Amino acid sequence: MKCLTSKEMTQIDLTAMKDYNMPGDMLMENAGRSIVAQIEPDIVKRDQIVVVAGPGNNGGDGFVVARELYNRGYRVKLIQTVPNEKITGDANKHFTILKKFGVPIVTSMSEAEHELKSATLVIDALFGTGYVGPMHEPIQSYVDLMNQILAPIYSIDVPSGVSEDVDSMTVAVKATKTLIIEAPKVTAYIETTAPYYGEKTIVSIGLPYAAFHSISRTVWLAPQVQTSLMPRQQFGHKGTYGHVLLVGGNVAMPGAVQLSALGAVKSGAGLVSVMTDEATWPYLQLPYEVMRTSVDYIMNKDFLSKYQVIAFGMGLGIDDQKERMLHQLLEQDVPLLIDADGLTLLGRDLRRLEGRNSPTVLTPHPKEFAMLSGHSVAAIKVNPFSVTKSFAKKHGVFLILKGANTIITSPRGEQIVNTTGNSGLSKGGSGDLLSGICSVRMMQDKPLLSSLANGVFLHGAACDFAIKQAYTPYDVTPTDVAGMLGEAFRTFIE
Ligand SMILES: NC(=O)C1=CN([C@@H]2O[C@H](COP(=O)(O)OP(=O)(O)OC[C@H]3O[C@@H](n4cnc5c(N)ncnc54)[C@H](OP(=O)(O)O)[C@@H]3O)[C@@H](O)[C@H]2O)[C@@H](O)CC1
Ligand SMILES: [K+]
Repeated sequence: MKCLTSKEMTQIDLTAMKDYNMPGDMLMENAGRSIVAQIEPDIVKRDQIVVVAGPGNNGGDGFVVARELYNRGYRVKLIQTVPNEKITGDANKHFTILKKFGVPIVTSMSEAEHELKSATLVIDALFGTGYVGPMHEPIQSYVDLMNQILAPIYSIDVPSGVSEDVDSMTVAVKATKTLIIEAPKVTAYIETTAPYYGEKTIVSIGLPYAAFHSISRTVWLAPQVQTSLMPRQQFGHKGTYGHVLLVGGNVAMPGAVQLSALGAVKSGAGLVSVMTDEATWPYLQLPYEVMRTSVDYIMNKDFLSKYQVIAFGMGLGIDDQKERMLHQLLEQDVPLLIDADGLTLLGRDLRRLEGRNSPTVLTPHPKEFAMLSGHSVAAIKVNPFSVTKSFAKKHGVFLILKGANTIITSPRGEQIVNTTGNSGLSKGGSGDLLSGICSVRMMQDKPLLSSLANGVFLHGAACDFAIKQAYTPYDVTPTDVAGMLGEAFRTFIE
């Protein structure tokens, strides 16, 4: 499933109309009918349904919904928020039909307030992808009224008032559920706008799939993992699945590399090795399956060439010697994942990324990405897709920006957004576990972008299983999440 900006969605609507001869009023009819099909299981005939319609095509979808529900015998009222002359084009065609059907229309604010207060379901069809902030009166008052009532609100396509240009956002509808047309918009995954959506449901209106091909932003779901996860092979051996080296840990933070090792062991690695300094070994309790390697080998290029992936930085600590280790690894022709303290060391001189022959994967959380990119954390949170894309392209890296909806970006700017996981992952150690999981998937799944997305998906899915089966977001630990990786993998083999 693709994920789009409003501009891209508008372009696809235009392509459908121009290149595929799909009339706009037909698409609107399809949208309205698909939405009614989603709403109908949630309503009964005595419900009082109020549709709040704006001036554009989103309002047009609302006209179809109001007419269709009315025609099926439901009690429906339409709140018209703009004068007749503002309703034009396809929306006006459906407005005319709606009036012929005799759907009751409310135009005054006082009546609208009364209707909204007695509604049992409100359909928000004020604005969709064509909204540009800020919001003005009287529309703002309608939104304020909607946000005060207790009845559920179902928004059509986008909660009205939500915009990619977060700085221009004033008020927006807080939806109970959003019935997203055809494909989710980026605002559904951005921290500042996602909470307005409530529950998300996709409704198809028959737009041609081929029109979405040029969109290089994908929502990663189980079918994508299913097709890209390397199958276990009957005649495979440990060499088939790769040998990963995890470089990290120090006396103060030995647990980080332990969790990475646990993640790697539980994610299908052929062999897992850990490299740390002498002083740290006594504090490590590694899984039995993990091999130990001395930091002295970091200078030995031939020795390092036996690893298919090296992950660097989890609980490593920061000093000049560690920085030299990073520089040595950056010169090694091996896929390299850099996390945590490794990112801080890399941030001292990003030019070190230049000229690498093998892929480099960076796994920052927003604060680490702020340090690397020079953007503020706030700017990253409102614009995560564009800031990560330009950074990944500029530095030729794969980037995993960790968050509630982790975004994975390739050096070419292709992007994947993850939807698994829950607040139980917002804990120290979750990132270390993820590094271990991703390093292993990097050795097995193709292409590399998909392998990283699979790692992120499985990490989140394991925590979702943990919450469903035994734990809560309060008590679940990264170790518990590792224990649930089997449940996540099982989804793809049964
Ligand atoms: N064929 C299609 O394209 C299909 C589209 N579909 C549906 O259409 C939606 C997109 O429709 P859209 O492009 O008409 O935009 P929409 O969100 O209704 O708003 C635009 C209107 O709002 C106005 N307006 C904007 N900002 C404002 C503000 N701050 N304050 C006040 N007014 C403001 C703006 O006025 P203008 O700026 O033009 O004067 C214009 O009148 C999409 O989300 C989906 O639901 C489906 O039916 C499938 C087929
Ligand atoms: K809407």
